[in-house]
Amino acid sequence: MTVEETTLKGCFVIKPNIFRDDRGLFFESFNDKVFKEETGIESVFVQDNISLSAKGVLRGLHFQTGRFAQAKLVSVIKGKALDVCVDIRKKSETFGQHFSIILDDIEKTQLYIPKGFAHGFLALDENTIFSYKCDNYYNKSTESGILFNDKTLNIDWRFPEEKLIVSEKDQVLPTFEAIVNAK
Ligand SMILES: Cc1cn([C@H]2C[C@H](O)[C@@H](COP(=O)(O)OP(=O)(O)O[C@H]3O[C@H](C)C(=O)[C@H](O)[C@H]3O)O2)c(=O)[nH]c1=O
Repeated sequence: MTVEETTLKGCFVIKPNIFRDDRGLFFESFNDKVFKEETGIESVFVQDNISLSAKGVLRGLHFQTGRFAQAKLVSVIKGKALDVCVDIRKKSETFGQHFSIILDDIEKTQLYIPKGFAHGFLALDENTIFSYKCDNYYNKSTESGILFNDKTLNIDWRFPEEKLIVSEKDQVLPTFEAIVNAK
């Protein structure tokens, strides 16, 4: 496994060792001991989520607030996705900056996103299966988010906006500015 911290402190790109043979392949999708050794993070994941998305589906940008904020370890089990996380930790030197990465079922790259980030992804293949571990439970009353095409964040989703499939809920998420002013 290789672990590399991104430009956003506490956010790590993790590349598992994949053992391939004539039967197929094997890899450890999560190993708490190695994770702690490599990232220094005492993870306590309590909930695993899986979503399946058609090509062009964009989910996000989402986050839970306050004591229900979630750190996530995200990966793609089948297909390909452009994954984006935004640093919304007000005291962070990289506040308002984002990191994007392609996650797919070939490299099986994972992204660890700490609490205090908004997260979203765009499915680049049909029936992309997205899987992630969370270190806090779902809490609907603390759900919030930022518009995927927020002008301040200016995220390049590398996909024609008219072809995106975005839920009604996500189409009316607040702007980054509204989130900043509300905090
Ligand atoms: C997130 C979540 C949702 N739900 C229920 C609530 C809705 O009835 C249904 C679909 O939820 P939603 O439309 O919020 O699903 P996504 O748009 O994939 O949301 C996720 O999208 C981005 C990428 C994230 O990082 C978040 O983890 C999460 O917000 O599942 C649950 O029961 N438990 C949960 O943990």
